[in-house]
Amino acid sequence: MFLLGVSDHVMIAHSFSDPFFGPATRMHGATYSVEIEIRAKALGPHHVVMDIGALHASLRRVLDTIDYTNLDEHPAFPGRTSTTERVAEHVAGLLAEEIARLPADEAPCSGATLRVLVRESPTAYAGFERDL
Ligand SMILES: Nc1nc2c(c(=O)[nH]1)N=C([C@H](O)[C@H](O)COP(=O)(O)OP(=O)(O)OP(=O)(O)O)CN2
Repeated sequence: MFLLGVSDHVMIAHSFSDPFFGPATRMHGATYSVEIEIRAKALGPHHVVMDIGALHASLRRVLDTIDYTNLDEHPAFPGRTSTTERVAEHVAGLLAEEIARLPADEAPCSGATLRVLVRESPTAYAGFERDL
């Protein structure tokens, strides 16, 4: 299995409606480090999973949609539900759409998978995996 990964970060504000989260029901900010990885069983015609720069640019385009925003107001997280897990799921969905738009010779091979890890602190992360 071949692996290709890039990372970036994003700054957001949010709060949770669920009392489960205690003090985090109050508005707070977070800087998420976002790491993505594509796993592919075969390389493309250029002997890569896909171009690193193209993957980095795709991730940046996705993160731009939430960077410096209040996730409480984002339709992807109704009812103030922007847990790190949900953020990872959301980023993975948008990235899959970005990658699906690539020309065939620039896209990962058929059957490739995507993993998104969102680190909310140096000691904690959540993630989401899906097929591409
Ligand atoms: N599985 C998840 N658990 C928690 C998330 C999350 O997104 N996914 N988020 C938070 C808070 O937003 C924040 O990141 C941490 O808040 P805090 O109150 O400090 O929670 P901790 O569990 O880390 O600390 P305790 O003091 O032990 O409650 C919380 N959990």
